[in-house]
Amino acid sequence: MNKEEYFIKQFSNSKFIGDDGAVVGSHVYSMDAFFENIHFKREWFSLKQIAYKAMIVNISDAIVMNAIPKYALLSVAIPSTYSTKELNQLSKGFKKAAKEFNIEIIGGDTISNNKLDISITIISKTKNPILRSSAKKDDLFCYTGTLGTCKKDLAKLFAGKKISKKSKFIKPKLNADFFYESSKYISSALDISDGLFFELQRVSKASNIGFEFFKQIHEDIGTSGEEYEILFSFNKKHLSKIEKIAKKHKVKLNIFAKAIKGKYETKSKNHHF
Ligand SMILES: Nc1ncnc2c1ncn2[C@@H]1O[C@H](COP(=O)(O)OP(=O)(O)OP(=O)(O)O)[C@@H](O)[C@H]1O
Ligand SMILES: Cc1ncc(C[n+]2csc(CCOP(=O)(O)O)c2C)c(N)n1
Ligand SMILES: [Mg+2]
Repeated sequence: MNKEEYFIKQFSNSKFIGDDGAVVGSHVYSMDAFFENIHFKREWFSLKQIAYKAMIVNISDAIVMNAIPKYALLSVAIPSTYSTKELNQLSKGFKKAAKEFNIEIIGGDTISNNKLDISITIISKTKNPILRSSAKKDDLFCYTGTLGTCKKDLAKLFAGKKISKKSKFIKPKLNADFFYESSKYISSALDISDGLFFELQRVSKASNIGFEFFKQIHEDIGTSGEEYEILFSFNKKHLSKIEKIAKKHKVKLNIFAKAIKGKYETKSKNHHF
């Protein structure tokens, strides 16, 4: 058990812990941190891009729970050297994402620090939450979009090279409309923040299943983090309905495995501890 797992375990007497968000009645509560030098370097992004991505990675957790995000609480640590122009750029990024997803920013906290650190709580509503723990044996496993570019772009940034401002690493693309419409056919879901292999380990643990892979997945695909694509499972009888919805929303589906009895563990390390 790594230090992250050990620490989270100290709170695991709460039945709400263990998914992308906590389902309490018809509400989902989720929070994610977006910290300077952990999630971004200041020179890689504009302030507007930082605030926007901080919101999007949080909204992603609500979407994969099949919840509609409604409210956000923003906790922001800001260097005291920032000018009012910079503060405006930052607030513009938060507001852009909030407007796009019809979210109201209802509060938060602001402190001064030597770096820019953002934590966001999202409050969402759902009638039918989709959990990580509800994948069933024989379900098909699928991820949306293309994986790998975020890892490549992160390596470029670390090497001092520039990347396109359209890169998913700068501006993740969420598949909300596809997912909400398909949700009645989906048995489990989570977003790909730490890389496909690591997320598969999470579903394996939560749903008590293993995987039979249809083809080998290259390391560069399976270990690309911060993709914010959706990893989900479904009973194969729903395949054509899901494919039709994906086509309508121009979402690429990669069906790559079947759930079997067993357990999946990845050798690749996640970046946390
Ligand atoms: N400090 C903490 N206190 C209480 N619960 C925590 C804490 N950190 C994480 N958890 C809970 O542990 C579970 C796993 O958290 P984790 O951050 O791995 O989720 P995630 O959203 O899938 O990951 P990511 O941060 O990559 O998006 C969640 O239910 C989360 O709410
Ligand atoms: C400066 C810097 N160093 C490393 C990375 C890579 N990185 C950070 S967090 C994360 C996974 C998701 O985060 P979390 O699990 O916290 O939601 C990844 C792949 C980065 N983006 N910036
Ligand atoms: Mg998550």
